[in-house]
Amino acid sequence: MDAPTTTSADNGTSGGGGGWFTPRNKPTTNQGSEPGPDEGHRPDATGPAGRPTNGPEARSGGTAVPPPSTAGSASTGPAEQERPSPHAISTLTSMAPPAEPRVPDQREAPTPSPSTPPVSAPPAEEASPDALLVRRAMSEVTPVADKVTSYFYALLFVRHPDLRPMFPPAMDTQRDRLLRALLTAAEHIDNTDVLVDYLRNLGRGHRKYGTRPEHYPAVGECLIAALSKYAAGVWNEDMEAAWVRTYTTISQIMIDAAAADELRAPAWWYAEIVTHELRTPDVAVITVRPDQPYPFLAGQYTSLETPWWPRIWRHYSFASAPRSDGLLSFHVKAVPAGWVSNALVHRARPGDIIRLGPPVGSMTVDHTTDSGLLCLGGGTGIAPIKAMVEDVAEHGERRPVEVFYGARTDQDLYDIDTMLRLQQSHPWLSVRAIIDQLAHQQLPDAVRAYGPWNEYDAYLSGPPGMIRSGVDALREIGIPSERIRHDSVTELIANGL
Ligand SMILES: NC(=O)C1=CN([C@@H]2O[C@H](COP(=O)(O)OP(=O)(O)OC[C@H]3O[C@@H](n4cnc5c(N)ncnc54)[C@H](O)[C@@H]3O)[C@@H](O)[C@H]2O)C=CC1
Repeated sequence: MDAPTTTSADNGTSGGGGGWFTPRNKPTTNQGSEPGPDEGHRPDATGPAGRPTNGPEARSGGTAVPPPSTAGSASTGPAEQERPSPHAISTLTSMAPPAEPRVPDQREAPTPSPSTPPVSAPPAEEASPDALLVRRAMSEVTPVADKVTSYFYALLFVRHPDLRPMFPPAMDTQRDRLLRALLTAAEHIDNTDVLVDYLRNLGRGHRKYGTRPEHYPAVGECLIAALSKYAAGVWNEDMEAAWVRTYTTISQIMIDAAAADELRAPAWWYAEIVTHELRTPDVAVITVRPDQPYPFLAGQYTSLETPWWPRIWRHYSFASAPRSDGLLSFHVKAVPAGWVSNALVHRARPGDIIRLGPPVGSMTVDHTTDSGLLCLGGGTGIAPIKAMVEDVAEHGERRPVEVFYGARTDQDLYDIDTMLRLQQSHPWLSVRAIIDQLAHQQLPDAVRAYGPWNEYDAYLSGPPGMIRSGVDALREIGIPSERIRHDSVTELIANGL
């Protein structure tokens, strides 16, 4: 893997006109080393990760900037979560401007980003000196995370008002994503492999927000200012220098990845809704036509913005494998307080134009093996499972695929007809519907009754609780962790990448 090239601050201190972090003028593109969306990602094993926290003063000039009411209290942001956010690194879900919550629920959620790679903080004895200093500051600010967050954004918008339009009008649930992403990345700075992949995705994904290399120093200054204020009890020059180096590393990876991506893909795609089918009062299957080719892999997901809620992005999995006509489909469930999901289910119509971010996620089919696939899809989490089944079919493989499709009630099995049609066409496919009300048990428990599964690769997609208990259940019945894949869900991520 490419080692990120970093440029440390000149003097290791924050503040000062040019900023303490200076990205290279010419970001490295590393074209040969970064797989494009169509080059295939191996699914990563699931693993809990650690969780970060947040929080910001004006350090540079020594002048404290009181948080303006807008950032700190502006409220009313969408509370929804659409698709589970795949991604790893815990909360790193989205660093920059906005918004992608992830968790499948449509995931009006989201990091996305994502199969969750196992990211856990290395034992203290293995941690680098910088990591130890970073974590020391983190433990200091964790109890006052909300204050740090408010202060950070207040400072950012006061010092750099030109950045405000890149964030959603109402920050609320979105507001701490950038900061959380940064802090989580910093905390896991020693987990190079996972972190680099994650940050590259993050850098690519931030292109749709209009993020430019020159924005990173602004964010870094405010981050350091916030940390130094709320970790004042332990803050010193060494700690600040460690944060500067860490943030510089993080920034440079993101900047380089974005620069490389610029050479081969647009920052976003426009897509026209071509069909909108209400399958239940709350679930719609939506098909869109991107304005230009959109390469992706079955099992991946994307971020999606509607015209009704500009700059609010939510994650949804592709519900079909790549099609020859280039159309993409999504399963969207309207969730309470879900601005985007409700707009997509109840307001969107054919002819409406939405925007799509780049494809992300590593819960994809590994075609280098012929192991069987054990797939658990809960609710709208069936979307990427269906795409993966189609993917196996298109590869002409004859590997066994066993799908368990869980839903609360019979009516909630909105895509069972499609799955049963696939089963009829493919003898290697078995589909079992598990209805909580009838089975008196939830999806993960039902899977235990079948098997043995020790020769299978497992894929899970659904609500966070299902992922968590599903991973536990599968481990208990003998599937090694490295053969269990899912796109991490926000909560999962938050609870412990
Ligand atoms: N729309 C999309 O593209 C995708 C959505 N998702 C996520 O899938 C979820 C779907 O939500 P709903 O359809 O409302 O599903 P749901 O909440 O009705 O759950 C579906 C099934 O999952 C199982 N389940 C739920 N909670 C569980 C728990 N705590 N422990 C064990 N099993 C549990 C049950 O069998 C349940 O019937 C959302 O969280 C969404 O973010 C995930 C991937 C893609």
